[in-house]
Amino acid sequence: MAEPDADPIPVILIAGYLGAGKTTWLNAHLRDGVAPDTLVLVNDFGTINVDAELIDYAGERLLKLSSGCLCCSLSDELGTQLSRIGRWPAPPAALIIETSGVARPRRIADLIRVARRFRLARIVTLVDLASLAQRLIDSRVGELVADQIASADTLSLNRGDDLDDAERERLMRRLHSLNPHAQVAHAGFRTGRRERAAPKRPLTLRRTDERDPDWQRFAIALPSSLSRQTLEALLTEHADGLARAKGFLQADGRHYVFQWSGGQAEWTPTAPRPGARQLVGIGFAGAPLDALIAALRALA
Ligand SMILES: Nc1nc2c(ncn2[C@@H]2O[C@H](COP(=O)(O)OP(=O)(O)OP(=O)(O)O)[C@@H](O)[C@H]2O)c(=O)[nH]1
Repeated sequence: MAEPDADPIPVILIAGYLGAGKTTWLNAHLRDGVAPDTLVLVNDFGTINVDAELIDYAGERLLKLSSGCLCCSLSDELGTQLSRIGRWPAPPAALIIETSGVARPRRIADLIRVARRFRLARIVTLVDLASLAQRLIDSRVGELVADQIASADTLSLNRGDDLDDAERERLMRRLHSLNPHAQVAHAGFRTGRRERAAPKRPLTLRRTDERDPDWQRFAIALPSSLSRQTLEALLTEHADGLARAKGFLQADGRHYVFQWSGGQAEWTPTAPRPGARQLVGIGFAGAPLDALIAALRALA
């Protein structure tokens, strides 16, 4: 039985908007090495937990939360899971939680702070620099993205390689204004800098006015006769209503991990997997997303 006064279990929370690179960061972090007995908890938005399938960390030490993406339903399930985990005869040495891309990390952090046996070690927020400017002015998600950034202890920036110096400078200033206290880590940045030390974060943070968009999810089985070009053309045509899509798909006679984020498609060849041919997605409830769902169903 776990000691009631044993050291609290440190928790790292991985946050960031849909497709910002959370799973990619988590895999790199796991490859760098974590304490043995680290437990990884993954919350994904779809009916198939694609992220959990793609995490390179086998066995019982990977837990999938099934409640979907909305932060409040995650909180319910997470609270239950945390108290269960805390009572395990051999609790994990550390816990890493990958939140879904629409989660508000502060809500989850609050839950960890009140959970017995756990201690919030840090919040790492992933930021896709290539789409950041666009996201922040998007009235549907700008405030959520800003809140995810403002909540971070560490901001891990990626996809900045194609930005010019002036644009990068402008984004760095914007990030600093949203969160002057976070450490900044650059992934694939051409300066080669890794981390910049930051002053200690304040005890209280300004709470923003939280208005989440009306998210809608879908899961659609696509035919094995699918062509990559057809799917990409369809998603591009309806990109306005779609925030993220992914799945294990068969197309042009091969099996792929398919990712759609920031308006870009990525096809990575893979072995056949369970749940193959299902495209899961999330977007903004309304006519553009309805039109996309109808067009995807028409492919089946
Ligand atoms: N060029 C580039 N692409 C990246 C980087 N990190 C992630 N990606 C790509 O971005 C897409 C989404 O990456 P994920 O790591 O799955 O993002 P995520 O935040 O876990 O996505 P959700 O959990 O679905 O919100 C994938 O196609 C990745 O290959 C990066 O540093 N550079």
